[in-house]
Amino acid sequence: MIVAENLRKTFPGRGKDKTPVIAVDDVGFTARDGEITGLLGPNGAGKTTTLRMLYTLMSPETGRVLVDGVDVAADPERVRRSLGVLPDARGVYKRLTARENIDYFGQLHGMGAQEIAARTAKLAAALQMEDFLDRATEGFSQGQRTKTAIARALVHDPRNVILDEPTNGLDVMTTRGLRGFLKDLRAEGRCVIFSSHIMQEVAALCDRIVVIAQGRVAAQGTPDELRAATGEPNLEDAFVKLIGSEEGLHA
Ligand SMILES: Nc1ncnc2c1ncn2[C@@H]1O[C@H](COP(=O)(O)OP(=O)(O)OP(=O)(O)O)[C@@H](O)[C@H]1O
Repeated sequence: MIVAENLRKTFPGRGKDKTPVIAVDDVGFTARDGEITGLLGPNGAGKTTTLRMLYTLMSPETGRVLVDGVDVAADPERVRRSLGVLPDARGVYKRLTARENIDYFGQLHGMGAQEIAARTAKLAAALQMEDFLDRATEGFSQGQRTKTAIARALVHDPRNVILDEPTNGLDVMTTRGLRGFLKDLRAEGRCVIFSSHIMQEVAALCDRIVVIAQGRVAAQGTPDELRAATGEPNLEDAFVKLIGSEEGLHA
């Protein structure tokens, strides 16, 4: 379970405009085990910055993050062991094959060769990676790179999974496969959080949606709760009302 409380992050102004950018402002939500939680918001809303604070890459100016009850600021090492992260920059190692990328992360987590091999086989099957598992990742398509980065993030079998725009740039079939994979993670009782700027993406998968606009939580709840709160029977209309624009409605 991941709990975010009162998170705030400001970046100094750069270039001519020295006005600081308030990227995240008092963001709070709870992502439960056995559920998929979606952070939904238009470009620049603060999703990536929020996720970076959840996965220990950035410290919040105010507020705190608890992962399975452990304060991220107090024990980041322990938190990292229980997290699997797909960052916005996928960053797979080009000279290594997909399998070697996964293997390397397994070794960093202190796993043994047999354990890594078994886990790689399971993930490669679930993500349909067998065709390209032993190819060097240089020249991989976006979908192949994303799958490699997801498998690598999950090699140590983490309880909590954070994915930054996992379906960005993927074709329809790959997206469908990935949705099935995320549902399997949920069925295994894991806590899954992902960000997206596409309403349909979030509506198709999420048990709870946190709508973020201009660094703040505009609304949060189940799809039904969001519809009820806005008085809009259609989630798409509810989303437009909540963020005040039609950005992100079209896949
Ligand atoms: N390192 C940084 N330095 C300065 N400004 C930043 C930095 N990182 C993010 N920002 C700003 O903070 C705001 C939120 O950015 P963030 O990347 O979190 O949004 P996002 O919701 O993930 O957007 P997108 O969907 O476009 O990826 C934006 O205005 C962005 O320009």
